[in-house]
Amino acid sequence: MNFIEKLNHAWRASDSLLCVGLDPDVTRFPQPLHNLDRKQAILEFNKAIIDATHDLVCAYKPQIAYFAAESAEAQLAQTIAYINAHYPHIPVILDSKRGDIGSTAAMYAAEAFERYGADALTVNPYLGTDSVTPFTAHAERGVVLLCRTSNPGAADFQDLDVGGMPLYQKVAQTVARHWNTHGNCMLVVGATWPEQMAAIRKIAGDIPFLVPGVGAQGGDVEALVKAGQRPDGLGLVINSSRAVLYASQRDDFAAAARQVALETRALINRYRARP
Ligand SMILES: O=c1ccn([C@@H]2O[C@H](COP(=O)(O)O)[C@@H](O)[C@H]2O)c(=O)[nH]1
Repeated sequence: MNFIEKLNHAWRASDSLLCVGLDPDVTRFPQPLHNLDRKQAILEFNKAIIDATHDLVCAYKPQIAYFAAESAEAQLAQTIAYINAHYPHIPVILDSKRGDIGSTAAMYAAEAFERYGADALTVNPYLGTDSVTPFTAHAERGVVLLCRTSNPGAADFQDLDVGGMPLYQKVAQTVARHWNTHGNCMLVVGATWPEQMAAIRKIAGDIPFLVPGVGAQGGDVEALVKAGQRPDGLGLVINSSRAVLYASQRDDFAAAARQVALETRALINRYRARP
């Protein structure tokens, strides 16, 4: 099963567009994990979160920086292996925002898909077509291209006019017309930009969006679902990291994470089309 097929299956099986982001910050870990070695704590924390939320999500999104900063690459590999072993139907999107000349991009693709066993990764399109091809050539895996990021500074460059349209729309158009030949592309579209999301949906057709920015960043769930969903009520992978992971810093952290995930899924589903 390729990445898009796996995602389609996961959306339906979980009745969920929610993705839980795995951004393990040891300084925010609950008290019971403080006795462990930092790297071991990262793995145990992730496993507890995954076990508590697996039936509520359509994907997991580990963010590589949280592991690399702790020299915990082995724990990143073990976290993805844990998902693949225990919940093999759930896609894993490695958030690494890679992008470089083709020869190096090929190594970044190997890092994500072979070293870590991710189903998809995030890619920065700034270097252009030849930098993206080494990723999209892995036709069975997903390539999630930054289009309209969730942060306030997104407007600095992404709004610049490039021949009659803003840059973020040009990225969406390029992906839809030229880079999605294997049907394995997605776009990152921040929850904090519903107006722009609606414009991107018109350009991108059925291409799924990875949507960070709900929860800690304050994105409006109703506005984003209405702006970005496809007519089939799918097409969105809505990520929440800190709001789920750090719902409690006590013994009940996994149950609290589950409760926030349940509530977020329900809120998203309230606004989904049900054709
Ligand atoms: O435009 C983007 C692209 C990626 N991210 C990443 O998503 C999560 C968001 O975390 P929250 O705690 O839910 O705010 C994080 O890993 C970012 O690196 C993004 O926020 N915006």
